[in-house]
Amino acid sequence: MRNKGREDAYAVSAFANRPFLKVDGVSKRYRADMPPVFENVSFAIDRGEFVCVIGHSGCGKSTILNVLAGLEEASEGCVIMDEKEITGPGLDRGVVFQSHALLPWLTVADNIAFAVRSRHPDWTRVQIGAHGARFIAMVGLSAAANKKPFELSGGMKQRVGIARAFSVEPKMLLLDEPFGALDALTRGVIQDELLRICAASRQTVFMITHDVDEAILLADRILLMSNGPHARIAEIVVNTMPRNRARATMHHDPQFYRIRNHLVDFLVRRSKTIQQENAAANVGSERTGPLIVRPGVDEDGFGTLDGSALPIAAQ
Ligand SMILES: Nc1ncnc2c1ncn2[C@@H]1O[C@H](COP(=O)(O)OP(=O)(O)OP(=O)(O)O)[C@@H](O)[C@H]1O
Repeated sequence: MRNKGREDAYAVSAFANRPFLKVDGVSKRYRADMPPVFENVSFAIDRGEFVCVIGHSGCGKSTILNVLAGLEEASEGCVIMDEKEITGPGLDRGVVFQSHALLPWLTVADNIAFAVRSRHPDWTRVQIGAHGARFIAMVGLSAAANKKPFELSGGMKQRVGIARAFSVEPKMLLLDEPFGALDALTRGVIQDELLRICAASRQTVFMITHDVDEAILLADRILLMSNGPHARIAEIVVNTMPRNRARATMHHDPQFYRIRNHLVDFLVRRSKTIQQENAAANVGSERTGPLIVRPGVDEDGFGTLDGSALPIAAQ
């Protein structure tokens, strides 16, 4: 049956400006005798956008992030950022992992300075120190600038990791469950900080999280991955709450529960059935794009087909 909404989505995307980041038909197979972890993953991110990805353990979220970071090579497909193909790691992307990965023998200030120096090798010590101090202040750690990582709490270490990633002023920030190991209170405080910093700097962010509330607070769009193997981006959920949402108040808005229910329903039920349907029909290998869903806004609740699933040449 013809689907006017889907055809329109393709037509509009064909004339839209190129997105900042374009992931086109990416698949990953770690071993030739094993099925791909995920396949035909296609999505786009605009400059200044905050995108979260959610999916069950093992569906390939970290692998996708590592492909964007240039730490892992895709088996098929390509990733274009700011008109250039990603072929390896670079200082134009800042990565924060779940474990802070700070250099234990250096102070907070020197950990940041190390990163800044790699970005600006021609800068003087004074320039590097002043630049780093700005980002240490941004995460509220000026008083701890001369401490070493072992003297910091888990939350403080993650804040240093975030300050370090921001200090190289990357074009894109890649966050792999950066708050996963933190207690709820600390996590909330750092989420608020991240929200404030990203809004002020119009930072483009791709973040992995297992926490649906965190995704609703932070993300403009949420990518939902079906289970692996043969995982794919099944839906792109548009955050239909306004961008000025706040952790303390967003649960008073009925729209919050419409989005939340949609995400939880995907994780509990649909992520598995989509994977089973894919395996049975082998549709994962076709160029079927994710649905774009606006919970509480779409009348039919089914969304439209995402135009970014089209091959780049067709756009
Ligand atoms: N280097 C590797 N070699 C072989 N298999 C790998 C490698 N790295 C990851 N895998 C496999 O790829 C699949 C996806 O792993 P990945 O870490 O990307 O998933 P994830 O969705 O991020 O999981 P989690 O939410 O638990 O962190 C898993 O089955 C994992 O065992």
